Amino acid sequence: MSTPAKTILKVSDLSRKYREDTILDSVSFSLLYGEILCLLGPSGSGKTSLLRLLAGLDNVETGSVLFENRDIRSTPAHKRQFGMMFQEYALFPHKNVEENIAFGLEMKKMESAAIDKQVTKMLKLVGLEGFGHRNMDELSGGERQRVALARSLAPQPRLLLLDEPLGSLDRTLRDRLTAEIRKILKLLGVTAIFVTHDQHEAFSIADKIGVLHNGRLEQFDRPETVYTTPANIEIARFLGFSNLIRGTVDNSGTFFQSLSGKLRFPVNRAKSSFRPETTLLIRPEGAVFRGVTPGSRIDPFQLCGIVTEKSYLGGGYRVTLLSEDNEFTFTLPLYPQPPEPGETINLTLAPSALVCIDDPAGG
Ligand SMILES: Nc1ncnc2c1ncn2[C@@H]1O[C@H](COP(=O)(O)OP(=O)(O)OP(=O)(O)O)[C@@H](O)[C@H]1O
Repeated sequence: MSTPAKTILKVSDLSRKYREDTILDSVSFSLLYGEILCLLGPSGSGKTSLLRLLAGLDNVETGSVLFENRDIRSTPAHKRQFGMMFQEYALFPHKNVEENIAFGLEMKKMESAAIDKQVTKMLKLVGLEGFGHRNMDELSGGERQRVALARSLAPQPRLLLLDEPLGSLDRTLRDRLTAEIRKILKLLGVTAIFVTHDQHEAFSIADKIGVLHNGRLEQFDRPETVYTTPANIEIARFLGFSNLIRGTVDNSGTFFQSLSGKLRFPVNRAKSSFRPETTLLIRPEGAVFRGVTPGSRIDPFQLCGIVTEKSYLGGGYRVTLLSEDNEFTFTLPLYPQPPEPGETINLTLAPSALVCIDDPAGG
């Protein structure tokens, strides 16, 4: 029988104000040993502020932070033994690669033989063997980020905090380094908190995602759960979903669009919901193109409409459909041949692509 995973970090009711503005509002979550948490949210949502409180770079005014069951609120940053990969802690331009990686080890007053051994290990880990004597201006952007990662991992931190570490890199390099960082952190078993406003990056690196909005932690879940069932409409919009329609669900589990009532679909709504009002999210990848002959609506999951736009995405097409005065966007695969603008088409929606988002405020 496997032993249950243990909690390494427990944050409870953490709040922070700057003058009258509430920057963090009663944030609570727990993290297990070895987990990678991604804090995701729009600009100004409080991601960096939360990371700074955890790092000890800012004082906790309200709430508690337990690390390995110990209250660390009064432990100074340098005594927490957390690694940091922040933009503001840039690499030292006058030191070479080895010297940069060795920095934290020298601060710990390690013996030079042990430092050399650890630096060699880190260079190998981040794929920079043979780069030890290079200067910073002899490295590409991606190589510099690898040095920064090696520098923050070298002292074997108890928790690694990363704030937009790949922010300055282009998309392709970001994707590659995100995968590499995850592999390295998992190999070492390091617990990490990674801040980003890039959902693509968050989904590919995280074990857990915390979505911040206006200082509140609005959802804390596995990436698949956040993507398939966003907790509210703001999160759905932040994740880029636009097929959102207001309506009500009747006792038999049928969704009716508000006002017109023209669109209706069977939905699988959470048993706990007691209000009939909801917002239906139709996930963009959940449609199958059935052809251009408009037929009678026998299939309850059928959606008929006119294609108004089509754009090529590389691995598929983005198609905009006008249906009963609603504009929907779907991603369709390359095959079968997708429809053309102007055509009236039928799509069949996967039942799991229809998600009811119950907004307590009523949307
Ligand atoms: N020292 C400070 N004094 C006053 N306001 C601050 C201070 N630091 C942050 N804020 C405010 O707190 C809010 C949250 O900032 P924070 O940097 O945590 O957001 P973020 O989610 O990390 O944003 P971004 O993605 O743009 O980095 C912002 O409105 C910001 O202006």
